[in-house]
Amino acid sequence: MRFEGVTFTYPGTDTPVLRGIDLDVRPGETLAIVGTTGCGKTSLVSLMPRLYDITGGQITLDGRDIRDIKLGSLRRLVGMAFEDPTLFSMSVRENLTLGRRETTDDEIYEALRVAQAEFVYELPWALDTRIGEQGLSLSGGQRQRLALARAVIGRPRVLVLDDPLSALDVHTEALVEDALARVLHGTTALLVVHRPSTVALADRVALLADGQITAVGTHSELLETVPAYRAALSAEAVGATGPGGDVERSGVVSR
Ligand SMILES: Nc1ncnc2c1ncn2[C@@H]1O[C@H](COP(=O)(O)OP(=O)(O)OP(=O)(O)O)[C@@H](O)[C@H]1O
Repeated sequence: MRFEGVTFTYPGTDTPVLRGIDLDVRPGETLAIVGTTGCGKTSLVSLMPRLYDITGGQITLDGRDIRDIKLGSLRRLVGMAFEDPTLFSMSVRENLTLGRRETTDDEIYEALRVAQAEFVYELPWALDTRIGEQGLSLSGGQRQRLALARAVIGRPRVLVLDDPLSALDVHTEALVEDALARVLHGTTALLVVHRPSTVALADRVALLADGQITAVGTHSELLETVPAYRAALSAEAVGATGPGGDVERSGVVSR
């Protein structure tokens, strides 16, 4: 996955939020994106599955401009989970597969295991329980685990994860981290990091500051040589969700 001279301005705005982004993510490598609040991390990773189109430069996957890949095919190649996941008022199974016809039950079970989302088996109708009905509301952490399961289902070629652990309590975070580490092994991935502990899942880290990449290296290299990296990580630690983060939120979107 390669970003070359990528610039991005949100539609209807004048100021670019990303400028001159050059990144090379090797096949099977996990690259973490670290930076202080508002520096453009979520914007950067949302360009990969083309939630937005870049305004300059190029993003390629296996040498192919992602704009030349049919959107449906690209979205099958790229599994994604964003920080505040959208769930729809339909069954858990439908929320997980979102119209992918080829998903098998075994793939669903595996994804639920990876995301430590086995709580769905305890729901009144298990995978067939409709979310958002009969007073069923899920906690922030449960929603995040379902979104993660949705992202990893069928083991997509590329994963784009916008801090998939941020709403989890400390105990669940550790369990998901272990399972996720196994999934990320050998998968090309972009991982937005809000919590310093999540950095451990990455092979290398890119430091983003005010829309530009200012350093790329391993976590220990950057810790040693880039004071701004240490500062960004500790700023995120202060802003991170604590053990009480697994809070009740319904956040269900009706179709
Ligand atoms: N949909 C949008 N339209 C216009 N501007 C946006 C939109 N989403 C984000 N921005 C702006 O883009 C900039 C980068 O935001 P982004 O969410 O990418 O940063 P971030 O590093 O992920 O922040 P955080 O750590 O708080 O999640 C911010 O100035 C933000 O206000």
